[in-house]
Order: sequence, then C-alpha cells, then structure tokens
Amino acid sequence: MASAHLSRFVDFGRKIICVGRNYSEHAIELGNAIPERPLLFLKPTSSYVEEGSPIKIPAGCSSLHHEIELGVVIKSKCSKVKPEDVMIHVGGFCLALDMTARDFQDEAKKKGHPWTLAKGFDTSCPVSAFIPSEKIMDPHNIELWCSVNGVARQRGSTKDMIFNVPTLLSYISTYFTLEPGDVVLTGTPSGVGPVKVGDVIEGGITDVLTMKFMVEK
Ligand SMILES: O=C([O-])CC(=O)C(=O)O
Ligand SMILES: [Mg+2]
Repeated sequence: MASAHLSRFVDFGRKIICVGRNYSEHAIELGNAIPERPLLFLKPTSSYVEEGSPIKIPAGCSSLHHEIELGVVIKSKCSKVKPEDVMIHVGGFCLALDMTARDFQDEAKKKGHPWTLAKGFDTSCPVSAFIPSEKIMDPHNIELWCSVNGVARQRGSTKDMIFNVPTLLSYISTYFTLEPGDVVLTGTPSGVGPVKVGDVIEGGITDVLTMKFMVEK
C-alpha cells in the first residue's frame, strides 16, 4: 500500500491494539506486576482524535491520565507471523496518547471488569501525523516525551520496552489478523499523570515530530 494512503490510517484503520505495562518503571509506578506475556486491550477507531480537535474528559471521570506511546502502523494483512518476518508488514509509525480514565480503570481492576470504558471512550486516542518508516531507523532507540502546560511529565526511551516491536506484533498476530491501517500502541514509559480542563498536552519523538492537544470538558 502506498504510504500516501497509509498516512490516512485514522480514516480506514480497523483496529487499535494496545499493549499495557510494557515498561517496567510504569508498571511499578501504578503498583502492577511486570507482565510475563504482552498484556493486550483494544480501543475502537471512534476514539481517534487528530491535532486541531480537543481531548474531551469522559462523563463522570475525575482522573484522566496521559500516557505517551509509540504507535506502529500496519501496511499489509498478516496472521501468525514470526518475529523475524513481521517487520515487512509495518508501514510506519505515529505518536499517540493512550488517554486513560484512571478512576474507571481502578474500579474495573478491583471488580475484575474489562478496561473498555477506561481506555476506549471518544477522544481516548489522540494521534500525530503518520511517520513513514524511513524517518525512524530504529524503533527501539527513540525518545518519547510528554509535557502538560509546558511542564515535563514523561520522558523515556523505547529501548526500555519489555517486549520489543517484532515480539509484540508476532504475538498479536497469533490471535488477531493484522490489517492495513491497524495501529499497535506499544505501552507507556513512566510519569503518567492527571490532566484537567484547559490543560495543553504536548508530546514528541525527539528529532522527529511533536504534537499538541487541548483538554476540554
Ligand atoms: O493503563 C496502564 O497502565 C496500562 C497501559 O496502557 C500502559 O502501560 O501503557
Ligand atoms: Mg497505555
């Protein structure tokens, strides 16, 4: 698929598959165990929001958290692929925020309920412009950062991922057929925290791109 088409992954993508607790320091900061296998959950594509539109706090949420993450954009259909064969299905990347209603998630965790509402509400997946693969020579050696109102909150390197991108994609493809335009969010480094109405969240991949979102009611 031509990357001009792939650049509109937000319009035609079918799935957003997210990985949880893929950085030890983040798992620890929320009091969670380090996973033995990738922890997966989904967001609906209706959760996408692009720059120029705001992030909206979901009804009843009193603790909306930012989680800055590297997104991997799939360019070709594949299923049950080995780690060594999977990267040819990657068309590029994006920067994303896995916006999380932490209070909803905490309640769901206590009750053993799914995270769907905590992670999948409208505007829970702000994304940057598409980044062609050529711009990221090594997805395991990039620096992600996130600030709120100009104050640094998160800074981490993708070299600290517990499961690297080929391992994640191979594992995911064992259970879900990956399709063009699908996006895999690869987990967040430490430093997650709350935002409120009027805040400005900025994120970046050092030397590659930045993005900015306002938080509204
Ligand atoms: O909510 C969480 O802590 C799990 C998650 O999405 C992440 O680690 O990126
Ligand atoms: Mg996350």
